[in-house]
Order: sequence, then structure tokens, then C-alpha cells
Amino acid sequence: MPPPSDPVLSARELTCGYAGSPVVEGLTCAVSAGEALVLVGPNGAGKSTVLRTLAGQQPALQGTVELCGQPMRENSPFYREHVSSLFDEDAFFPGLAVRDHLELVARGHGLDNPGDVVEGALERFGLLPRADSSPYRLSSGQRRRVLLAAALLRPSSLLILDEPEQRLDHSFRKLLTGVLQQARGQGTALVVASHDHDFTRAVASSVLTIEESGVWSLGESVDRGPGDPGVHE
Ligand SMILES: Nc1ncnc2c1ncn2[C@@H]1O[C@H](COP(=O)(O)OP(=O)(O)OP(=O)(O)O)[C@@H](O)[C@H]1O
Repeated sequence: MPPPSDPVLSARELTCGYAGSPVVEGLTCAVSAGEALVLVGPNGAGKSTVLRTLAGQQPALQGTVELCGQPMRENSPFYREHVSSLFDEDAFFPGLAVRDHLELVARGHGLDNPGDVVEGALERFGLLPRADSSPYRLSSGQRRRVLLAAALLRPSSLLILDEPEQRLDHSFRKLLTGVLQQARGQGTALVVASHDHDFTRAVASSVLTIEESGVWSLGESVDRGPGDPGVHE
């Protein structure tokens, strides 16, 4: 790992888009341990596109992304060790229960005796009563909690989350806010896209605002107000 002040993630002159057409151009940003960059902006502005490019899941049209000073490579062991990400996915193994999924993730990331960690995650995300159910028998919000629990129970230096608040009710949004504040406090770097103003204000150390035109700006704090079109509770 780099010294605490060195970036965990850094992007330089990054252009993100599809088939040669840019959505966001010339983005330069960095996130160090214990910092949280939150991406905000209206639907279609380019938050997920930027997030996927930062996460190495989509090739950059131009520019570079580095993880701890190394080129971001999604299929490298270094990436798997350090980066935990959650996008808009909702896929599970049909024969496995909620608890099995969390155990699988924990063991896959090197936790030999994950029992306590898994039970803690089940409890934290209110999943104990459904631990033996198939995720496919849960509500969409409960399934989202399974995916968040899985993304957060494994050790990581960098968490990349696309609208982690989606489908969560008010109390679990508050819980998630606390969990991510705690992750920051423990030195995890966060890069998160969100439409939730309260979440953004509580978690962000810096805010990347992307407008519909793809124009972006980077600020240290957020106070966009509930009337902002990019923010809906
Ligand atoms: N696979 C794709 N191929 C081509 N264009 C795409 C693709 N995915 C998204 N886009 C386009 O890229 C632009 C940015 O989309 P993106 O999903 O990044 O926006 P967003 O800010 O994350 O929106 P939302 O708030 O709705 O999640 C949109 O114009 C969208 O139509």
C-alpha cells in the first residue's frame, strides 16, 4: 500500500465514453486512504460511465487510471486484493442461500474462518431472519443489502459503489451512511455515485459534479440543496 497521503486511486486527463464518443472528458482526480469522492449529477450525465472507467471495467478513451501508482487492471491479483466494487448487478447462485453467498465471498478473499464476520454482516444488514433463504426469494431492497454486505465484509483498500443507496429504505440508507463513514475512518478510500443529498453530505470528502452536458467540476464540500435536479431522496 502507498503512504497514507499518496493516492489509492488517481485519474489523469481521463476521457470516458462509448465507441469513441466521449461522455466526460479530461477528468483528473485522486482519492487517498480515508477519503471519499462522491459523484453527483442528473440521470444520464455520466456518473456510472466514469465510475466503471475508474474501476477498470470499461476502457478509457483517453488518459490513465492508477491503483496505488500501478495501471488499473481489473483482472490482476493486486486489483482483486485491494478493490471491492458494486454496480447495478443482481445475480446470485440459484442453489445457495444468503449466508452461503457471504461465506463464499469471505473465503474467496482469504478469510479462513469467516463465521463471525459473516454473522456480523448478516446482523448489521438486517439479514439474519433471511440468512437461509435464496436471495431470489427476497425483496429487491433485501437483495441489495446482501450485495452490499458482500462488498463490505471483505477487506479492501478501495470501495467503488454505484448508487449504493438504491432500493434501500430510509433506515438502511442511514445504516449504510454510518458503515461507509466507518470505512473511511478505518482508512478505506471510497469512490461512490449517489443521488442522495444527505448521504453525499455525510460521506463525501470531495464531490465530483457531472452535468448533463458532461461538464464536470470538483469541489471539497457539498451543499446542493434538496431542489437540485441531480438529487432525489
Ligand atoms: N453501454 C452504453 N453504450 C452507449 N452509451 C451508453 C451506454 N451506457 C450508457 N450510455 C450513455 O452514456 C451516458 C451516461 O450514462 P450513465 O449511465 O453513465 O449516466 P448516469 O449519470 O450514471 O445516469 P443515472 O443517474 O441514470 O444512473 C448516457 O447518455 C447514456 O445513454
